[in-house]
Amino acid sequence: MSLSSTYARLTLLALLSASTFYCFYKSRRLKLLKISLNPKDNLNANPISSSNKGKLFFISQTGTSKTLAQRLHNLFKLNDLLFDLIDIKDYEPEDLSKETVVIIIASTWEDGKPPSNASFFANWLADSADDFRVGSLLLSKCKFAVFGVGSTAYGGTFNAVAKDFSRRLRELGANEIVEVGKGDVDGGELDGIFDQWSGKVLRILKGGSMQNGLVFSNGCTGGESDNENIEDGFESEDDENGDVESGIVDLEDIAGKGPSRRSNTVAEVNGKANGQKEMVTPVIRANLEKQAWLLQSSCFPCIYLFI
Ligand SMILES: Cc1cc2nc3c(=O)[nH]c(=O)nc-3n(C[C@H](O)[C@H](O)[C@H](O)COP(=O)(O)O)c2cc1C
Repeated sequence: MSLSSTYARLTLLALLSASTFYCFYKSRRLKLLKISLNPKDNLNANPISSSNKGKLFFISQTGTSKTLAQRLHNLFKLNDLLFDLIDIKDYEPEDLSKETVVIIIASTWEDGKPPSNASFFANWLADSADDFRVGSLLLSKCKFAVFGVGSTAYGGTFNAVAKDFSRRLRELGANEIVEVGKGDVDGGELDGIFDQWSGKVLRILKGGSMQNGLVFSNGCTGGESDNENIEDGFESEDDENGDVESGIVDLEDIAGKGPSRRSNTVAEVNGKANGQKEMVTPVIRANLEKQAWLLQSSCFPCIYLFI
């Protein structure tokens, strides 16, 4: 081997070492970097979503689901569980990734579809779950339960919306704490089935666990035992004022978020404005860049092998 080729190889090796070092340094910095949320965004933020309370959503056209949701909300209050009761049409679905507990009471209408005022939310869930760039960890911090209000008279589409929401939320990484409740307005027993389902949800939120479909309770009002603290990540009456949101977000946490109703992109992604889908939203871009970088770093050892 000639001297010049040895020098060339050494120079190449030095260059690669330097760039590898630089890349590792950059990657470490990226990991440590916390970005402050833009104060302007905070001003525009939906006040409902800014709290760390659980969210109790209803999707209703003629009021049945809304009434049940109000009943559940009262039951939660009696048990010191703080929930925001929200009509789904007033909620920005991109905030879902911040939620820790989500309960949904949803009715099904014609052709197994939700009422029209919930179609934005339903489309957002479906689009996000089907989008491989969004990822199945988007809602991994979220526990949820869904109760459907429908009618067996509609056969195959009985409670289709509730079942679909449950599937979509699971696809996005959320943890279902109680199996979908299936209320039947025509077959009777709606109240009984709802109360049974509510009881299960309540016991789980109060710290009970679930095994083989059975809930093991740690106690709740109206039940056998005392009030215990509920699960991690969820706010109770006692610590409502204790925790102030830090206002910082880890880059890794926001990677993969879906479309938003706030920005112009949102309407495009959901086909609301002009029916055209945005291929890469800023957050998806961040996610893709991160993945590309990881791929690149993992390939460096291969380059050395070729030298
Ligand atoms: C026109 C019409 C279509 C419906 N389609 C379905 C359906 O496909 N599947 C189902 O489970 N229930 C269906 N239902 C039953 C509704 O879900 C039921 O009336 C429910 O109480 C409505 O809840 P809401 O008052 O909260 O909107 C339908 C009801 C109507 C009036």
